[in-house]
Amino acid sequence: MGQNYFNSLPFRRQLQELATCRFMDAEEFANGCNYAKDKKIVIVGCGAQGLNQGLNMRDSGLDVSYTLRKEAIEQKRQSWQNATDNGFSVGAYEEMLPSADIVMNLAPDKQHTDVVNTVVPLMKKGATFCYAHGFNIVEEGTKIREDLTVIMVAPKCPGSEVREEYKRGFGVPTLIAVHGENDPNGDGLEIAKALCSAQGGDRAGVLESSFIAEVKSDLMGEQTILCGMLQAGSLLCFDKMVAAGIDAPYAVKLIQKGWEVITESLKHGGITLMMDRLSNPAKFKAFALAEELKDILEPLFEKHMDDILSGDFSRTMMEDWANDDKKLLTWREETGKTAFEQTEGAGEISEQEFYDKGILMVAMVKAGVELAFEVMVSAGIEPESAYYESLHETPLIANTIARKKLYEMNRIISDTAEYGCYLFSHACVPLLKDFMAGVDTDVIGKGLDVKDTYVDNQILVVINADIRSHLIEEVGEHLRAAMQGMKAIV
Ligand SMILES: NC(=O)C1=CN([C@@H]2O[C@H](COP(=O)(O)OP(=O)(O)OC[C@H]3O[C@@H](n4cnc5c(N)ncnc54)[C@H](OP(=O)(O)O)[C@@H]3O)[C@@H](O)[C@H]2O)C=CC1
Ligand SMILES: CC[C@](O)(C(C)=O)C(=O)O
Ligand SMILES: [Mg+2]
Ligand SMILES: [Mg+2]
Repeated sequence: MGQNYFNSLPFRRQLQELATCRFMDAEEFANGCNYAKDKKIVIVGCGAQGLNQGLNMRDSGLDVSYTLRKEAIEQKRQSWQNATDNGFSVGAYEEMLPSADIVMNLAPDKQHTDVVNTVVPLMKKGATFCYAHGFNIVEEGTKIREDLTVIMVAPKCPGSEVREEYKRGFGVPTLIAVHGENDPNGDGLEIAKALCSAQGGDRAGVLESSFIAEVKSDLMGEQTILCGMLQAGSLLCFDKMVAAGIDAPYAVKLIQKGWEVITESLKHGGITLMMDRLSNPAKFKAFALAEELKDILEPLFEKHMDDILSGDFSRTMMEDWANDDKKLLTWREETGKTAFEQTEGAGEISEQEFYDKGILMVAMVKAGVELAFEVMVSAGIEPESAYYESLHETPLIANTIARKKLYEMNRIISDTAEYGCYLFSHACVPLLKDFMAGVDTDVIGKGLDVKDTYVDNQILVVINADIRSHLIEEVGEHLRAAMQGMKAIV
């Protein structure tokens, strides 16, 4: 393992790399995936991203096959089954790699050094090596053979949703980048654009980014609002409702499906629309709760960003890799044993009821999305990137919880994201103890008991203006204008 690449750069370069972000015009994708059409694409690994990116690229007309470790093929492991059940050809490294034009490294981040050591030496001169997340280059400082082009195509979303959105005729926002030290033929960007288009990314929005900007924003989003906040929020809201006598299966249903329902409006119309789905009295409550949550949680969000930027987060997680994932596996087991995870959800809940009875969840989403966005932007990440990484992706993670609660979310996201999710959640739950003691079932579980929905007009004007004038709403309006194909899923 090399030295942390980000930390090795002069401060001025660090700032430049963090701020690398260009929203790409639809016309830049006029050629679709043609540039990759005559190329042989071999994917290493067939898990969450590997399988789903491969399916999309094949449906877009590209030549996709897989290479797996010898043991995976011999033992017919899940990865082998994923590929063969879907009719892909699969072969050992020696068979597949020497003729590949593009090799996509879609193994877990903790295995990337091993992949680089075993896969890269078999690649032909002048081929392309592609990542879906820049951790190995940025945090481990890995250097790749100079004759190879090194690119990144990073969908801002779990692998399962990369596929689901593509099947709906849409896609997921994607960050693409070329590693400046590995672009010998000067066509890295063309290749990245073609792969991104084949996955459906250009239908949702593409940023020309850098490995550094992607890594630092991706880690921040997944640890805080995307996974950590949804995990902490689920556990806290469930315990609150059950302690107050609400039927446990109903409480599970309200939370499990609730994140998906309330964040659907977030995806289509930003925080403004999500808050507008509440009655005026409920909006007053959610607004006040979100302000309180932001005050309490801001230092925690900042700590995560600081640890990500300094390299402390990656250093300590890599210590766990070296310790056979002891912390990750313990935390995973503990999560599985929580009452929320152990209880089956039940009960009929209408779409509007999720808002009316989940006011606190709306406040948590508002606070978490805004804080993640604000802290990323304050650290030098551009607003477009921060928007995709906080607001747009939250519903895509919520979709996984709606299927099988936290188990499904943590199984589908990367191990890197899962580790960071537990880290945040373990700090967040105790931090919100007093706050949770002060809220009641009117904001989570039962809804407001209001016969009269009177609110003060002047306060409503101030609240609406505050919501609408946030930078995330301005950026969101612009980015959503390019999302013509977005489909309603709730
Ligand atoms: N999970 C997600 O949704 C997202 C992931 N990413 C990024 O995508 C990449 C892939 O992550 P993800 O899809 O979660 O990974 P998974 O954990 O789902 O990938 C497992 C696959 O990798 C293979 N694999 C494991 N170790 C090795 C190894 N040493 N050499 C070769 N193959 C190996 C496994 O095969 P075997 O049967 O041999 O074990 C299996 O096919 C990561 O960089 C991640 O950060 C980016 C966005 C979202
Ligand atoms: C949710 C986190 C993520 O970055 C992702 C799905 O985008 C991951 O690493 O899994
Ligand atoms: Mg991500
Ligand atoms: Mg990630």
